[in-house]
Amino acid sequence: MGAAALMASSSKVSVFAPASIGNVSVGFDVLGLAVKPIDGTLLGDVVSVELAETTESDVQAENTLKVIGRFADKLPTAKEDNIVWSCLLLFNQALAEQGQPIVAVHMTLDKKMPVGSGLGSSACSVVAALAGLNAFYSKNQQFSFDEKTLLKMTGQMEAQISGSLHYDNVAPCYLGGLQLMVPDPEVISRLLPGFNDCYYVMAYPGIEVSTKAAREVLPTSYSRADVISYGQNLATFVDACHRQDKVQAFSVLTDVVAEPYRVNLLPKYQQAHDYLMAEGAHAVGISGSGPTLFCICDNAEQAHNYALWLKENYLQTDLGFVHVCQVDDAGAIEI
Ligand SMILES: Nc1ncnc2c1ncn2[C@@H]1O[C@H](COP(=O)(O)OP(=O)(O)OP(=O)(O)O)[C@@H](O)[C@H]1O
Ligand SMILES: N[C@@H](CCO)C(=O)O
Repeated sequence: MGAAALMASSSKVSVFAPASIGNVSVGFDVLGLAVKPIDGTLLGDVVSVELAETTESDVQAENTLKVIGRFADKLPTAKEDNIVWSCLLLFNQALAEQGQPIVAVHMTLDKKMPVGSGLGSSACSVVAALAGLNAFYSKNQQFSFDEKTLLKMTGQMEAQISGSLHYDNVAPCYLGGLQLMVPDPEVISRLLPGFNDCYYVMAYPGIEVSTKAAREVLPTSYSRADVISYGQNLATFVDACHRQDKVQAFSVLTDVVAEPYRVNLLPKYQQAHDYLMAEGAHAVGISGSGPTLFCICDNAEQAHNYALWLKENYLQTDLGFVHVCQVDDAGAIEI
């Protein structure tokens, strides 16, 4: 179908992409978990894509980007500085390489996710944009990129914005569930059996920590003892996931790579960590590069009590929030 035919039958698509916990404590840059609030709140970004109509004077239609939502004012004002715009340029370049016709589109980003939160905010925008464009072309032009190609594009965009290639937010955000990054470009990410009956309390304190800054505080080399602990914790966790051994999995959820160095960037984190662990939480950690804290337990009442305590004791500005979540198995979805 050519661009003209597309215009006649074009329909709008909207894609939601969920929040995620990067690292999951034991897998720096190599583990990520998609999460969703149990009360149905959409914790993630939504990108809508529709055809840009040509005007009556038949002037060539142009691509546009509109940003709305609670955290819209936290993003750069120039559309060229928004990662969604970069996603559009990358997607169009990939279409051109395939010899596919390209049409002008109106994109809308509903920025529901706080920036620099540790919830994978840029990943949500990247995934919603690329999956949204893919769904738009699939619906209107019967052409789409396969899952692996699209995943690679999400990695490329995340690298552009954060300064390094890591899939631990984009992969779970796109594919859902608990994802392990595999150093094989033909695989990239593999779904692990997670603990889907558990509750993940997510507390965003309302302050910003940039991923770049949080990576700069990390050492460039580690002691042999830390390397051994890291390998042992990650291997034990992955093995325990496959055996669905919750006790073993959560007993090794200790971060020796990032948390000891990032803790100073996060006011009240250590105090909250120690309180929740003493109260019986399975594990407490920094979500991605912070400042969001995650806390795992397997009882809804306990999760609500922890959420209340975190609201009182971890939030620092009006922008902060706490959500009781579970695993999001779906990843990016059309809504
Ligand atoms: N659509 C977008 N979503 C998020 N950040 C964006 C977007 N477009 C541009 N940016 C800019 O990219 C940078 C993202 O920084 P950073 O990687 O620290 O945040 P993040 O991805 O929101 O964090 P996290 O992964 O910890 O949630 C910010 O400077 C932000 O202004
Ligand atoms: N793995 C990344 C996640 C960033 O959200 C980091 O911890 O720096």
